[in-house]
Amino acid sequence: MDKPMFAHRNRYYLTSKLIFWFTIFIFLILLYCLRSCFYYYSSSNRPRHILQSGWDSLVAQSATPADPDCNLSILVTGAAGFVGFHVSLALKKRGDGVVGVDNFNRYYDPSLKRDRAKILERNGVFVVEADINDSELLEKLLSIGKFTHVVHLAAQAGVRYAMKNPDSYIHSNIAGLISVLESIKSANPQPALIWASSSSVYGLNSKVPFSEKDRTDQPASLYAATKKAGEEIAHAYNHIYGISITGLRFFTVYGPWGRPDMAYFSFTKDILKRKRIMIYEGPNQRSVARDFTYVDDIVKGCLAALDTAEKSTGSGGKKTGPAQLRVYNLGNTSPVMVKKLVSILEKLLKVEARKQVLPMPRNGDVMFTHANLSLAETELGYKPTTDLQTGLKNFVKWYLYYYYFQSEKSVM
Ligand SMILES: O=C(O)[C@H]1O[C@H](OP(=O)(O)OP(=O)(O)OC[C@H]2O[C@@H](n3ccc(=O)[nH]c3=O)[C@H](O)[C@@H]2O)[C@H](O)[C@@H](O)[C@@H]1O
Repeated sequence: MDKPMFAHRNRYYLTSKLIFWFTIFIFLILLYCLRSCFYYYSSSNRPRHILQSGWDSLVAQSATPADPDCNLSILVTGAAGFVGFHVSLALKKRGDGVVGVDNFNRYYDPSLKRDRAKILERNGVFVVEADINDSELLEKLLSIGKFTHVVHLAAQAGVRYAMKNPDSYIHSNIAGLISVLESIKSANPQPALIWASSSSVYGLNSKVPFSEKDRTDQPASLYAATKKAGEEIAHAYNHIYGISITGLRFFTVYGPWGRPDMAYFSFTKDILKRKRIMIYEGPNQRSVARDFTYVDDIVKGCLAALDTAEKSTGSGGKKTGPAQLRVYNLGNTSPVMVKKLVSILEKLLKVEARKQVLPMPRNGDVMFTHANLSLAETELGYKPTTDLQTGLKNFVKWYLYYYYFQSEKSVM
């Protein structure tokens, strides 16, 4: 008689224990969900388009050109980035409607990107905080804005960082570009695309100066390979869907509001802090050189590419005729040795650098770059006018003001 009683009590005990742990389990799941929701809705990282109600009317307003008969309406990806910021401001200043997109990632100090975005917003450019891989959002933006052009400058930049974080290059430069092209493909009317390729596509090419006709099948870094892949992807979308596409191969762009990961910027920071800087050199003490190009010249090239871009020929995802496909070098056609760059900075900063010369690491770097600008000059009227000395002077002036002298960051 005792045995079944005991078994019954034992089963009751086990069931209550099970119910207890099940309740705890459900409670923990609920707690996790609540915490995630709280984080999502309270975090400053929350996408801007969710943060602001009525953001779609802000997009429409920002996309509206001053004079619809002669101005353009442009979506700029990477608008809070270095080149994106300068291009967006220049477009807005001439009366074009401009909307920016940027994910404000942490590749370098996001507060610099926030400060650029503040200036854009003060100048009437609405910046949507979103990743270019959010194709749903891109499609929505294109349908609200009715953009004539997309200037696609969002990318994972930097040649050497690709060894640390290869996935970020695939995410932004391959998947992100496809997401942008897919959204353009579906838009009606299809905007024309102008996008940033890179001088790095020339890789190990040794024929100088680098011409658009030269081989680009020897990339020296994953970064270069993703930019080269981008050019091939652009070809396919132009061929199949009739999207008008212009790729711009930028040559080591520098200037005020620049990228802290680049040598001229990090050298300035370290020279001022009396920290040692590394200067790379090639085999047999060969100097490394770059065709450093000032950002204002690059902006002029971007605007000229926009103004000469023909309309896309696709509609409803189908091509109705051949569309324009172009690639241009945007450089300075005046390479300067990195040693010389350092000596200019020393003079401008009035501080002698603590230099250490090291063999160039095998991390994707190339010995030199040098742009042939004949094509850009003939077809875009592109003519760079800023030498490295003048450009660095402007950069140093901005750097000292931004990091040392201003109380409220409102420089421009
Ligand atoms: O134009 C391009 O194609 C590329 O230009 C730059 O890449 P890079 O030319 O390597 O520019 P920096 O990283 O500023 O390096 C400039 C030079 O300084 C040298 N360097 C860099 C860092 C350092 O500590 N020491 C040093 O000597 C590099 O070897 C290179 O020759 C950009 O970072 C890329 O995003 C861009 O696509």
